[in-house]
Amino acid sequence: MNRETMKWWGWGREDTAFHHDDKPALRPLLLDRLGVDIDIPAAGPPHLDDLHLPQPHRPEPLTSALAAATELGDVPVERLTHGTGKSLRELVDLRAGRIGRLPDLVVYPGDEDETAEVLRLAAEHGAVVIPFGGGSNISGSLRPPGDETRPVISLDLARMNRVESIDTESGLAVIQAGALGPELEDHLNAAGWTLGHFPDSFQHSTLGGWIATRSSGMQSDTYGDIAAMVAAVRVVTPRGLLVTRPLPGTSTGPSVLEMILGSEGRLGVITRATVRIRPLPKRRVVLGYLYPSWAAGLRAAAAITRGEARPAFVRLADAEETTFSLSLRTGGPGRTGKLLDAYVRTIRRQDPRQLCLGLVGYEGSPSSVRRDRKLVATSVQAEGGFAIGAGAGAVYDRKKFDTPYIRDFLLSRGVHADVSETGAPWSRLPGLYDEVMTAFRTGLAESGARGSVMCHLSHTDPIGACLYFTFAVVPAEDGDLSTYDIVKSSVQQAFVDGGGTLSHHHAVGTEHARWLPEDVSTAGAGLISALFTATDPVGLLNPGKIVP
Ligand SMILES: Cc1cc2nc3c(=O)[nH]c(=O)nc-3n(C[C@H](O)[C@H](O)[C@H](O)COP(=O)(O)OP(=O)(O)OC[C@H]3O[C@@H](n4cnc5c(N)ncnc54)[C@H](O)[C@@H]3O)c2cc1C
Repeated sequence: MNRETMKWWGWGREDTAFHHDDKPALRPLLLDRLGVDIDIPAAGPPHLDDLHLPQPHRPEPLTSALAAATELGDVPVERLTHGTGKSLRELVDLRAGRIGRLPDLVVYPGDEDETAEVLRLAAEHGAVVIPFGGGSNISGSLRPPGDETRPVISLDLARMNRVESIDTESGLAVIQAGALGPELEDHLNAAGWTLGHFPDSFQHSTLGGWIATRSSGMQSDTYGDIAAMVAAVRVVTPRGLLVTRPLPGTSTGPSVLEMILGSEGRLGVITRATVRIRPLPKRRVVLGYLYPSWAAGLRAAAAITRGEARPAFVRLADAEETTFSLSLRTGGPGRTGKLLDAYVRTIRRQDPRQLCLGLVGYEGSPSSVRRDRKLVATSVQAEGGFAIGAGAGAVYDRKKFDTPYIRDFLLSRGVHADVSETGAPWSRLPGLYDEVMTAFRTGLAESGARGSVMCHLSHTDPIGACLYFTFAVVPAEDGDLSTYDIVKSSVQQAFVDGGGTLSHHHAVGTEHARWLPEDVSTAGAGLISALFTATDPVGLLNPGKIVP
């Protein structure tokens, strides 16, 4: 199979990396926040030859039966790229040479029949199957259990990546589950349509992965998250082919489609989905706004979301994240930045260090965009905010898929950076924000390490929104995850204690599984567990995820 996979030791393409030479404000900021000097030459990327991959467990009858049934991977690094996602823990472990259990075989079925045959053979030979999309999850969703003694098969859907049909009358498209974001959007765009699902991982994640993790894209405010976009699925399960149909509504018991959403490969292999699509918007613009404080920005975001405007997205960074974003400007603040600084200090009499950057994306006809801009301006001004034009928004739109490369840049300089996100009703968001910040600082103090945290609000909904925390800690030594563990646990615990969800869109996997009963109640977690056990009593499919 010749689809390019991501680099095994980090995010994205081998030939792409984050550089700081042209961003003069970044070095002083990181020196101040983390005590790390990014001008000191970093460690180079790790070498594959330094790793000791565990011997694969490939019983001959199974291997030859799979080879006869479908395409079998034959390059050793495939086991590594298919056995790990992109969580910080996995990347740190890999760099430290802690490989753990890997898949023994990688298969690339070309259609539903081959997929069913792989599942049948796995069941017959007592093996395990883990569906693989793009490998971009950050929740440990692809890791075989460390003590798994059965052969483990990674089932990669890369050959099932086509848009099969577009129903323009209904606004529906049938798309194979292995399609990566750009593969499906390019096809839909050429026909004048869009799915409108743009997670930050868009370039390296698949439709099947989005469904299996209940993903949410940056424009979920108007397009909805993947759960709202998927109208029907086809899933190869150990008990046969599961098919749901695209219907405007149905009243036929608990939703089978909902059971598949977020199932992380435990119920079957999603082979294709029928998704709701929309005509490409005629106009798109992202505008920036500055607010005097986080509280003012939060009130404005709630008012915008609950008002009559229908922006594609509403985003708000706290003061720390605003400063960080501004430090990524190439060439520094420039003349416009200095004028803005002077305007804020002298005319508006506000402290530039407290300013919070808001971004609002507008999409639609020129007249609907004009109308929405006016409505949003009223909400912004009511909270003492003001517009700063399209510059910041254009940079965000252009660079949004590059941001993930910063984590590898920091990791090579000894910094563990990660994200944790939650969602809660509007009334809970201000308190929850404070509680998470306190939890982070308490965790950091307990570990005695240096670190920093920042937050933005995104994925708005009339009843609430997502708070997305990005944090960085400096471990005592390379490869040591103890500081990260303390801080990450403190943040996750604060989410559930504070009325938020343990994960707004990054799924459960193994990373978040221990908080599931606190999120959905013990009875709720028991229901999920019973579903998995009843449909797959031997743990054929991705065992140990969501509920241990
Ligand atoms: C830098 C970065 C940015 C990210 N940004 C976002 C974001 O903005 N929004 C967001 O929602 N997520 C984001 N994520 C998380 C990740 O991209 C999502 O969880 C994504 O949905 C995973 O898709 P994938 O195709 O890579 O799935 P994989 O990582 O390959 O698999 C994830 C899980 O889904 C299962 N699975 C995959 N395909 C199938 C299938 N066809 N049938 C059954 N099960 C399947 C796997 O077994 C596994 O349990 C980000 C991750 C990173 C590293």
